[in-house]
Amino acid sequence: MVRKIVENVYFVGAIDWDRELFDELVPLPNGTTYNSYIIKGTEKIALIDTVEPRKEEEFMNNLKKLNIQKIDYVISNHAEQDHSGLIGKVVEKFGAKVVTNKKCADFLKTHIHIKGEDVITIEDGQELSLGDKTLKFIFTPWTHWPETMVTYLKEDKILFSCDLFGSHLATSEIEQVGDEKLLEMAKRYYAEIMMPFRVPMKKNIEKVEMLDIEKIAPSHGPVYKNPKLIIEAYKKWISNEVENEVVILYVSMHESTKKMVEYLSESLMDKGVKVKLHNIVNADIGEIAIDLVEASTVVIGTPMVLTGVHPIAAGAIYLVNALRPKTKYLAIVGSYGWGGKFIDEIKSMLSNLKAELLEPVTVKGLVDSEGYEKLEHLAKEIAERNLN
Ligand SMILES: Cc1cc2nc3c(=O)[nH]c(=O)nc-3n(C[C@H](O)[C@H](O)[C@H](O)COP(=O)(O)O)c2cc1C
Repeated sequence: MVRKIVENVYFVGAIDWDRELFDELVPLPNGTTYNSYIIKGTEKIALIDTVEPRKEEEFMNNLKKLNIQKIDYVISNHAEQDHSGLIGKVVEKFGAKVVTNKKCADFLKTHIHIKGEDVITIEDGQELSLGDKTLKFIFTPWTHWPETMVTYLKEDKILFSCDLFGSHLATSEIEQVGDEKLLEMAKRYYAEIMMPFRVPMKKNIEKVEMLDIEKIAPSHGPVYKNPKLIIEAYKKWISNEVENEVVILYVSMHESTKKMVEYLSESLMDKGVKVKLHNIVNADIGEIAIDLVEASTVVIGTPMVLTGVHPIAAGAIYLVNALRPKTKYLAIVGSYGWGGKFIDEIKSMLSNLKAELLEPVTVKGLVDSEGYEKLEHLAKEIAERNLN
């Protein structure tokens, strides 16, 4: 599919309507796209990133439709293979030089065997003229990997942001998706991919905000006609502000822990606290990640299994720790049979979180009146912190 973005700037990417998983981890309820863009200057032609290698045929057909015979520069904003995978082919077929930063060049050498002689390395803020169009490169490390950068097309005020501001959303209307759907999918993408880099992200967003941007063209999902929409959303997500929201992640074999989390969530709701409850056994981890973006509190509910946490809970706890949400409070509830040490285990597994641990509630077997009292106390503690 070829789509005109503005005069002499075209989308030449590929749509993956039915891809179900990304990184063998993240579910894709709406498929995805791999966006690549052709920029035709009066003197030179540049390509911004390429596409997932399995979409080579579609990508090459797009270039054929535009009658592209020669590409002078292929800009590599990010070395991950879903964007860089066909750079070697573009060099070979169209005689392009690869333009990127030093770190990305090193990654391209190791990850896809691009030769040093085919690369032009650029510095942060450097510009490259295509004749009547000028590209400016802005380094935005850790907008996924350490080498990530964005490219700004000065005359048309388009930011090619690669994974930053991306969304996994397959659509034929590259610019016409409703704001609500786009923001929902962008939040999911932020939660899964960008949230662990929330702190370094602040500097990058400041850098991007200094540009006069009319469109943002990411490397997954639709182009933003209203850049403010996504920039303001990112600013809110990366800020230290949390919402009055409690995410409860639980697993339960015989419903003892389930009864505890259900009581806790009822009590929290009665007190005016918003609750997002996930039974993690078959949960979509993207949904959990979204809920972690702004929640003030995370509650882990697990039974004791083989002297530790239930293995399914271990997976969820590992995910929470790796995603580094801005959660302020943490609580643990669970049921046990005879003994073990799951509280200490959970605490050590969540060492990335800078959250205050509230008094854990554990009960032997099925929760009784004393257990309910403790849960009521925990609900009060959480509500007080959320509502003040
Ligand atoms: C496979 C298995 C292993 C267990 N291992 C332990 C254990 O090491 N220590 C313990 O105190 N209880 C252990 N239990 C007992 C459970 O923790 C207990 O039955 C608990 O009430 C289950 O809570 P649930 O109904 O939320 O699953 C084990 C139970 C099962 C089924």
